Amino acid sequence: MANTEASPGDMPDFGDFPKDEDEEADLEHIAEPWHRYSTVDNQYVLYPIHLGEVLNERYLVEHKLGFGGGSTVWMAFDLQDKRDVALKVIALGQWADNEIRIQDEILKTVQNTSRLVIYTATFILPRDNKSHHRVLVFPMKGPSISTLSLQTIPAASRMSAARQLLQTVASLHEAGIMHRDLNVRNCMWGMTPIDGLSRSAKYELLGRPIKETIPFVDLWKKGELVTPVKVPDGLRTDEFYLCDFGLAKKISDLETQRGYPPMHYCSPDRLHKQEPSFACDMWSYMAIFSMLYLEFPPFPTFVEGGVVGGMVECLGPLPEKWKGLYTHPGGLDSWYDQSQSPDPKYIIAEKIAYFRPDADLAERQHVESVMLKVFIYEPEKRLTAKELLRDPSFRAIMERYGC
Ligand SMILES: Nc1ncnc2c1ncn2[C@@H]1O[C@H](COP(=O)(O)OP(=O)(O)OP(=O)(O)O)[C@@H](O)[C@H]1O
Repeated sequence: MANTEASPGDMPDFGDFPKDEDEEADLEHIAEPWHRYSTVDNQYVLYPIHLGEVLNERYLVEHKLGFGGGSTVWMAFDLQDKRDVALKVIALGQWADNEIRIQDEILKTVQNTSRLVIYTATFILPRDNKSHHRVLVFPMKGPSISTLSLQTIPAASRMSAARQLLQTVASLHEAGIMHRDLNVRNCMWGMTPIDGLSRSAKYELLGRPIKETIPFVDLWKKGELVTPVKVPDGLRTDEFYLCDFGLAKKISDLETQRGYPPMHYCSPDRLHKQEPSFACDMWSYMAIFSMLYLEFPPFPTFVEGGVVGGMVECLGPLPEKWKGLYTHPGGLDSWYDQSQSPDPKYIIAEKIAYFRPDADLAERQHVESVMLKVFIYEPEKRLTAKELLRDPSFRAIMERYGC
């Protein structure tokens, strides 16, 4: 069926306004904060977009996919190629430069890019002044780990995702590229294409967008806050992809983009001013593996000192030589006290037993074994992606889940 609603002359249906204050509050809670569109005290201003807008005379904006620290991401219908795409509209600042450069490098050097979400086109959107926003066009993918309740996804699909992601990380590392921002928001399942459907049919499947004019900002063009799509499990495919190369770097690059993954996924060495390394990705990978296997992050944030406190509680004291190097506020001297030992209640084996009582002892031991070969403070001692793929316990887990 053709996307008839994309043709001129049809009734425009581009979502709904909130029906009451609760719905409006929900929308403002889910969407990017309105002040990111303001030019006041804000270097990284976002570009206002509204549903129904055609960008670059080609992309009809139909829904919202998400947002990140440096962009908003929109679902648009490519009127030329008649397919849905994801448009990443990048904030002002230098965000886009590294992302484009490294993706071009990936296309040249990475052997298997089939599970990487790489841009297919790019264009710019001028602002009211002389500046402009860069837009990257991507193939549209499905839900990221954070946007879908993991319980609804069969364990075999989750373990298949873990294996695919490790292969993807291994192929990036083989080409000398570190991702540096591996986290659940950047990992996504595939989605059955729905670009043949009418817009209202798409809205029926993905949820109707709720929108409002961006509040409190003196806008220079029309722009809306919009709730994102909710991809139903029936549309999810088992392919698992990695996106967002904004912080990625080649080992030989002299410059390193500033920035961290969210704390749950950030390796402790990175939080102690150590050199960027492939091993940082491995720590983050294992935190994602933990989400996929346990459905929970490995280290809680509610203990004193946040997630690093959670690591110490579980794995024991950090290396003494890191004392004084913690990059965030709230560090504790006790983290480096070598006389401390892990709290037996919170060691990895206990977490696995608690979160996965359904798994038998042999499986739990395999999972503990792989986690303890990567959750090692010294980056040089962590297994590499290639080693983990060959690791007998990792292979045994994958075999159990048929992947
Ligand atoms: N190709 C895509 N298909 C579907 N959804 C996407 C796609 N690309 C991005 N998204 C959604 O948009 C969100 C933000 O994208 P992305 O992480 O690339 O932005 P960012 O500004 O670089 O974020 P961060 O602050 O994590 O670096 C993702 O978490 C995901 O939900």
